[in-house]
Amino acid sequence: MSNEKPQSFLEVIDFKKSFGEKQVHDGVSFYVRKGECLGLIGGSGTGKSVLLRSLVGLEKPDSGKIIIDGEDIVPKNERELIEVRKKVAYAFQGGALFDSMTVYENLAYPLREHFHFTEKEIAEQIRAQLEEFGLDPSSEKLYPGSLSGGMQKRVGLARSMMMHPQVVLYDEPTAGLDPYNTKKIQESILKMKAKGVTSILVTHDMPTVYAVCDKVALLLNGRIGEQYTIDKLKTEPSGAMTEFINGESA
Ligand SMILES: Nc1ncnc2c1ncn2[C@@H]1O[C@H](COP(=O)(O)OP(=O)(O)OP(=O)(O)O)[C@@H](O)[C@H]1O
Repeated sequence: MSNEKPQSFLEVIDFKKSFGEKQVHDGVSFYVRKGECLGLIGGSGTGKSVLLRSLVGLEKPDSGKIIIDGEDIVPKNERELIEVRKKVAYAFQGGALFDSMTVYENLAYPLREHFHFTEKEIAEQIRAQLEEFGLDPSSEKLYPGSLSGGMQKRVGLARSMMMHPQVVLYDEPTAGLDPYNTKKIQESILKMKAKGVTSILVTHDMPTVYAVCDKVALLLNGRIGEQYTIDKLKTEPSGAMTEFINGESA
């Protein structure tokens, strides 16, 4: 453990969070090394989304630390969190695109918010990004409402990556997608990993966990109940995680 921790890029330490009487997290601890993808699984209501939201400062834990690139983000104020959100992208479930903007305007939005690029530079980055995510250049003129669900999610992911984040939090990126679009999302996640992006994937889609993650952690009773490397999970399935995956426990 002492040899591993210094390499961790993102670490959650003894994270506790309650809503009223309900204690959702009761000392969650885990770490992810640079370039690794951690699959975070668990039953409905175990607090996966709250945890992801906390990693970009949208929620604050009652206690505990969230160390990202050597800094605890928990004490940071809203202004300081803007810097954190440049580094850590939250890829929302539905893509969270602006319906009244074209794909081009959606992708340009984060660049215009944070940088002073010329229109030509913005256009070049958008073309490159569409290509990277396997989207046709002509799709830049379309509005989200005219895109399929799969394309919306891919455009949403493409937008999350416009700022070249070092960490990406994927919240059920393949939910409701057909096998073709699921594969496209998996390919995008793998491409980001190959660039050294550190990621957490919250999902109920185990084939995608097996395809893109290095390790997988199970949220259970307010803590990380079990954690395995993907290889270990594949070769020696046992315990609560395997019961959960096989639908034998909630
Ligand atoms: N703002 C809030 N106020 C009160 N309770 C909340 C709030 N946000 C989350 N919760 C509660 O915290 C618990 C965890 O919610 P969360 O959405 O993180 O679960 P989840 O593991 O992501 O579930 P699912 O797999 O169904 O998406 C739930 O019981 C939820 O009702």
